[in-house]
Amino acid sequence: MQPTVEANHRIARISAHLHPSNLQREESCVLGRGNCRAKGGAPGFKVAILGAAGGIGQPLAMLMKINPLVSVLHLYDVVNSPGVTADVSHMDTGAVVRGFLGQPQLESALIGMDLVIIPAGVPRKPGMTRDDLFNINAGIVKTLCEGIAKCCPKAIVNLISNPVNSTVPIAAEVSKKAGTFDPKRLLGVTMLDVVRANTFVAEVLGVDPREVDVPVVGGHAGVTILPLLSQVKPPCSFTLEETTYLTNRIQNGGTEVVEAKAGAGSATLSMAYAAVKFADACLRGLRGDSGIVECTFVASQVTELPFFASKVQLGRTGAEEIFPLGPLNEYERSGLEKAKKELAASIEKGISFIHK
Ligand SMILES: NC(=O)c1ccc[n+]([C@@H]2O[C@H](COP(=O)([O-])OP(=O)(O)OC[C@H]3O[C@@H](n4cnc5c(N)ncnc54)[C@H](O)[C@@H]3O)[C@@H](O)[C@H]2O)c1
Ligand SMILES: O=C(O)C[C@H](O)C(=O)O
Repeated sequence: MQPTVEANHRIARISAHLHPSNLQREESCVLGRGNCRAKGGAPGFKVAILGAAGGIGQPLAMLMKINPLVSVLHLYDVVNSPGVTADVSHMDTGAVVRGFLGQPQLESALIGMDLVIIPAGVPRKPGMTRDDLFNINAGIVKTLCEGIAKCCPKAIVNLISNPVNSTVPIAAEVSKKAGTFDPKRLLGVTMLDVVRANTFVAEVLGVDPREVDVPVVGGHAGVTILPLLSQVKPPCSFTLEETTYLTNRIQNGGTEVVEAKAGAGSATLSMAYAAVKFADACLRGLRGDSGIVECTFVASQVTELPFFASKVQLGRTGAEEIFPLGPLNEYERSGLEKAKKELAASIEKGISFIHK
């Protein structure tokens, strides 16, 4: 059967829309699938991933596309976001996917977002500390957070880029400068430490990791990662040998992956899993679910430091309640002192970066 004139026009419009040069301009296309479905589609939250074409960004984009709480997913990067967007957008799940490429499209990527997840920046290679990433990643995080302050100052921010102990203070100073800082909405992602702690503790106990809950407090680098093994749920006890083994393994989990990848980057898949677990908790909080408690690195008064990772209650406005550390044993008290010393320096480094 011959196509009608109208059908030919329709095909021509769809072909024009699918042309790679048009992927970044979806809103302006005649057939803006994203726009159409977003307006008429299921209710949900608008989420942007900044650094979406990276090792974490790609699996994170895929997993967020599956999340039923997400109605719109914006994928921003300085390279390769058209390909990732085209790929992820073919998944037959509800979220509408739009891609954004390069600094000129940052603002479009951010306008209207409820949650912004930031895995942008360089990863470690063997022999490096997370602090060795500061010189490159500090500037990246600064620029992205300036965009957030301008375009979606009320969004919850999940900051993954390392060194988290410094990038979160950088993000806070950027929004303070812009007059938009809300400490409840800026959350450094330390969920991977909790995910690792649950896994390693479950291995030692010989149980299913899904049954284990290990609070991990402090920060996200070396000795600042402080698992509270005396507070593991379900309640259990460890020998000093087990405590030392578990603490070291949890604190060095990132390095274990960096060395195994031998120059090809750091944790990406387990990180994307952890990021989605945390983002999903944030979205459930935004929806108004009660009783959502997770560990995250936030502005805090739990210790004398201005930022600290601990358990928080997530709600409609972000981290609505920050819980105290609870009773610590002697091993943990000594670990806390070491953690605070290193954290203080990393936090100060982040703050000074903005005021230098
Ligand atoms: N918080 C954590 O637990 C945790 C865990 C793993 C990795 N990380 C950190 O996450 C970051 C990313 O890791 P990765 O393995 O995905 O790295 P990657 O190099 O594979 O990907 C990073 C992406 O960021 C993009 N990017 C660079 N500059 C950008 C900018 N100005 N705007 C937007 N995007 C930009 C790159 O183009 C790239 O696609 C690293 O800093 C790493 O250390 C944190
Ligand atoms: O170790 C790294 O550099 C990446 C990340 O912080 C991790 O904990 O895996």
